[in-house]
Amino acid sequence: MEQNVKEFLDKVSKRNQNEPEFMQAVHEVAETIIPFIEENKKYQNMMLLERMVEPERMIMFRVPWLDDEGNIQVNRGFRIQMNSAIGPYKGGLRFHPTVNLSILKFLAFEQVFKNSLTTLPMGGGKGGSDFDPKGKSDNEVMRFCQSFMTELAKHIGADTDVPAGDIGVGGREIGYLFGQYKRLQNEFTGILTGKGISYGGSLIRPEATGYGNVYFAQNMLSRKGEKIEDKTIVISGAGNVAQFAAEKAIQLGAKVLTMSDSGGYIYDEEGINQEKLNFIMNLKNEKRGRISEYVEEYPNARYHEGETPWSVKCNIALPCATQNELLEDDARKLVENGCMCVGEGANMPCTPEAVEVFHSAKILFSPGKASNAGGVATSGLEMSQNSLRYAWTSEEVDKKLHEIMNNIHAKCVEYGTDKDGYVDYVKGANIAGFVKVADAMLAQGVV
Ligand SMILES: NC(=O)C1=CN([C@@H]2O[C@H](COP(=O)(O)OP(=O)(O)OC[C@H]3O[C@@H](n4cnc5c(N)ncnc54)[C@H](O)[C@@H]3O)[C@@H](O)[C@H]2O)C=CC1
Ligand SMILES: O=C(O)CCC(=O)C(=O)O
Repeated sequence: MEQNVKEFLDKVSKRNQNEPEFMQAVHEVAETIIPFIEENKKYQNMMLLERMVEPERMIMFRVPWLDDEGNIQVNRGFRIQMNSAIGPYKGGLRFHPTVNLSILKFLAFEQVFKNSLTTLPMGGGKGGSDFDPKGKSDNEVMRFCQSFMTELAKHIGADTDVPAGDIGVGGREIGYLFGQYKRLQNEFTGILTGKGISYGGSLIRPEATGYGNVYFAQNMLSRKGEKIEDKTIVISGAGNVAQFAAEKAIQLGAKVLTMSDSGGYIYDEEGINQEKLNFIMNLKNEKRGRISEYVEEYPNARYHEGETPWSVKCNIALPCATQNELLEDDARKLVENGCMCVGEGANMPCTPEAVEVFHSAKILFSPGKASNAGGVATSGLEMSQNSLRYAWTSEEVDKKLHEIMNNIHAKCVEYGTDKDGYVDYVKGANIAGFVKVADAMLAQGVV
């Protein structure tokens, strides 16, 4: 590693001890951005990266709530307001027992670059709680959301900070959070995205992250003269991103072989078609069941308890569950099995060692900050529609989403093409994302 990258990382890690996920995200950015700054005088001596790794504001708060037995429960709430150089803070809320400062800071940091790549005016933020929605009744989730928003409402606003969903926060939670904000502030305004269509949501927002990931993969494949049609695809996760990545892949004629949850994965050799996917959507979104139940409905499929799907032979892999879910050995297995393209739907699902394997093998690899940016981009379009007091059709939103994903791909190629013609999408996404934020920071002085 270059000496100045090492010195920079040493300094950041001293100030952010016991934050491995945050340091992992910073490390990946520093390796590409520090050499870029060294080649570009206008970005030198302004402490840009040093300022970017320091959140503008971090809010932590107590979230007390009553469970169905009348017991008092206490969780911890967070909002990281990372960078507002190019717009109001924007990024999701995660409700999961593993949530801590390190995870939310890595997500907020990634969000700054991702939101910049969309070309829409959104800064970066992220938040959430260690609350576990699994096994909770609707009423418990509602009481938790109301308590969480009672504090969060003091820190957000349509022109200040606009949260949305992430793991464990879907349409149900956004509805409860929005209802409480409106009651507290007596104001009907676009303070959250991912809202229901009946109260200011955008068509295609639920689909956008998964669809966008597949659009990005199409772009990468088409540079190689390849198509997604007839390709075999391995997907991890069975939540929002995984479901709609699968749906778009099926619509485009690919064969989806796997989906998973934290218990294990299902492998359906015949392919998961739209009817089977509808079963999974109902299972996960309404019944809130486990992916293992798939094989009770479709007995030709197999359930692999406690395993991830990366040993299944495929042309394309779309990790859509969570961070660090695809390890070095998994990456080797994928490459050995002839996988030609890996598109991150989740945030940072591949470890740095796994990414290194993909880069060394020169296969197509896109980082989440580029290939899952369709979700936040469509949140940006929801904000635009809220400001306009207007709603675009599905076709209009999907067309804009498609254009944004094509444009992000083009930017990655512009900044990430190596001398031998291989596109390093990590480098491309980092530099393209950095330039816009850095220019705005330079214009705004030392703030
Ligand atoms: N929802 C969105 O619009 C966006 C989400 N993302 C990222 O996509 C990923 C998935 O998010 P969503 O689909 O929204 O969440 P979700 O809550 O709808 O689904 C999460 C899925 O991941 C699985 N999962 C969680 N922890 C796991 C573990 N330890 N091992 C295996 N599987 C696990 C869950 O079982 C579930 O299937 C996350 O990394 C999130 O940050 C990224 C961009 C936008
Ligand atoms: O739609 C949003 O604002 C946030 C989406 C998100 O959390 C992400 O891109 O990771």
